[in-house]
Amino acid sequence: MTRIETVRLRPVLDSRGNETVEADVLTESGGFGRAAAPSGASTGEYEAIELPVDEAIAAAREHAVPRLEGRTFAGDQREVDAALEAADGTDDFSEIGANAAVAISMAAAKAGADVLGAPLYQHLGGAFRGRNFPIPLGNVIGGGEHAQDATSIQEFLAAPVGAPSVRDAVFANAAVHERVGELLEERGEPAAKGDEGAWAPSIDDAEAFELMEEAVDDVADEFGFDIKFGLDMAAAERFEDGEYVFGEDVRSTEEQVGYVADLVDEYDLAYVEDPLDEDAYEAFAELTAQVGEQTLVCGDDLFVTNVDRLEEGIEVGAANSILIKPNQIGTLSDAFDAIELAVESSYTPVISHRSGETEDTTIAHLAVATGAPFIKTGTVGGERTAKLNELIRIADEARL
Ligand SMILES: C=C(OP(=O)(O)O)C(=O)O
Ligand SMILES: [Mg+2]
Repeated sequence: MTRIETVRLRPVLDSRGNETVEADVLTESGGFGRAAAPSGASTGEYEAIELPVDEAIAAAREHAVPRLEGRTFAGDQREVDAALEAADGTDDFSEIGANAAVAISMAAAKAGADVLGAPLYQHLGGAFRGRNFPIPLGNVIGGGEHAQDATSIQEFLAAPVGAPSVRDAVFANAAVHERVGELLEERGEPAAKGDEGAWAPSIDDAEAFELMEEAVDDVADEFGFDIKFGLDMAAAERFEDGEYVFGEDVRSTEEQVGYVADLVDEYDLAYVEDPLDEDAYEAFAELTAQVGEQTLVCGDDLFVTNVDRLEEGIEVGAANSILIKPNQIGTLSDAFDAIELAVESSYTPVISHRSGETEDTTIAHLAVATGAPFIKTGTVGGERTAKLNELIRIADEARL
């Protein structure tokens, strides 16, 4: 019996040291689920609204909890998420906060899985899931909104596309991270780490490309499989008065399309996220027409896990991939809908963490549950390895 008996909400710490919402969901039969909301720094303009934590908790207690306790079944995710939407009454969760909504949505899913005695990925994805694992894209050099005085491009991501197992991929990414650290030391470039655990050296983007190329080649030789790399350019953060401003380089839209297409060719990039502004559907489409056969052109701030925005993109051929962040849209059901529409439309879904994270592992299960080919969840740092190690455990347990 998965009828929800109690929903508890509390502020807890996230990896940046900020408050975030944690939810506990208990069912009448003793099922239990706990989840915490992540939080972005380079947030898209069209994301669902994250409220200050105390406001989100107060509003969710007043409006959402009474619709859930004693009335909703944790095993029926659509019903839980519909109750959250009805309690909120807006189209962007500005009443109860997407942070409260997503924490409750994920905690309910875990409580449902607990009652069934099934792993979360199986509750969400069904008995036939657990055979395909996502390739982790690992942030190893970063700057942008995630670190001061570092690269202009937000993320340089290792992409171990030839890895024979998720465990090999996870360890390869960690090795690339380590190798970049060694190369920085050899060059006398002291480097702290950014919000996601990537190295955040005070170097320009061109030098970061050199380091990535050398590091992935070295680690590919050592591990014996193909490792490429990719980028999150988070270009909406760099779009000022119609121009793209990356450090000293200022480019028109046309120049930015050409620059990114050249990067894809020169470095054989596996992945390019948000290469253009969050409203630039047509420029995205132009770039995808040029390089869409060679690489994944992924919309994060462009689509914000939102089916309506994805539909607009599909119509014009804006991309061939979508980043999926459940807190951008507020519920697991809406995230699932975006993934399903993406897959139907031959867009590759990439399940993603946020720069502010907790030890929550829901996204690892979401990736396995939906058979997503990629997950972006960092390389090192406890809140990142929580997801990576969970993937390794799922791969192990799925075969017992
Ligand atoms: C993970 C990202 O960063 P944030 O959570 O700050 O949006 C991203 O932009 O893809
Ligand atoms: Mg992004």
